[in-house]
Amino acid sequence: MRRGGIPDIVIRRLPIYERTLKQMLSAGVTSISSEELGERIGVTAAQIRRDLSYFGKFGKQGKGYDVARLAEEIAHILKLDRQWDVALAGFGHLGQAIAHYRGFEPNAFRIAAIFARNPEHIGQQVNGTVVLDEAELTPVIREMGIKIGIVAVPAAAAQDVADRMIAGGVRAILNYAPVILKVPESVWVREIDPVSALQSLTYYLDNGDPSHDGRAAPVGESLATEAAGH
Ligand SMILES: NC(=O)c1ccc[n+]([C@@H]2O[C@H](COP(=O)([O-])OP(=O)(O)OC[C@H]3O[C@@H](n4cnc5c(N)ncnc54)[C@H](O)[C@@H]3O)[C@@H](O)[C@H]2O)c1
Repeated sequence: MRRGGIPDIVIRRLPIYERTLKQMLSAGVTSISSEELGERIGVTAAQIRRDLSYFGKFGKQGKGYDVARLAEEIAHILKLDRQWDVALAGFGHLGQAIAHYRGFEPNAFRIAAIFARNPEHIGQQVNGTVVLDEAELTPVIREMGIKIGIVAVPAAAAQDVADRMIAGGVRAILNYAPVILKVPESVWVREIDPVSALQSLTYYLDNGDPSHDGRAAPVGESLATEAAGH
């Protein structure tokens, strides 16, 4: 996927750069080379320079980056220098956890509208946001000018909810339901799919016999030893 000629994989790395830079800033680091930044993130310095070169010039050759400025520039590129209202559909186990999560607000996102189907949930409040009937999803999203939606409903309801979000003006969807959403080209979707992530991890594991894989046992053992030692 490309946006304005920039590969989507580059866009996906930018938040990691931004978060790392912010962490460094709060640790008092003011300047950093692409080598050091790459080492922290686990990518090469050349990769970082190539990624950033899509967006113009940052820092002088051989002088490293000004951490605060680079963090700010990346936040600007990602349009994080404003607050984004987000609509959440689904207020079950996952939806409630998302609604209560305090990590969104400091990072430019506010759960501004919550939609539920269960009558027991409708009318509840989370951090000042009232849970609304999902029947109102499209008009409320349109009225509030919300552009980002989070889908936390059962798989069977996900496409319909996404369609109604898009009808209200949503252009970006974070989808937790284990289903591939069909959306117009103008809409961006990111899937959060822990089950398939776990399923792709099991590929790297042995069949349960720790002596079979030289890596699995020592890591587990060293963690246990460390925990016991504290
Ligand atoms: N719970 C998890 O840890 C987890 C993790 C990853 C993915 N998921 C996925 O997230 C989704 C939600 O999971 P959950 O565990 O919260 O399920 P849940 O059954 O606890 O909650 C789903 C909620 O969605 C509501 N709902 C149904 N149709 C709706 C609609 N059209 N509009 C608004 N609300 C509607 C239901 O009333 C229910 O309250 C599922 O697709 C699940 O596969 C869950």
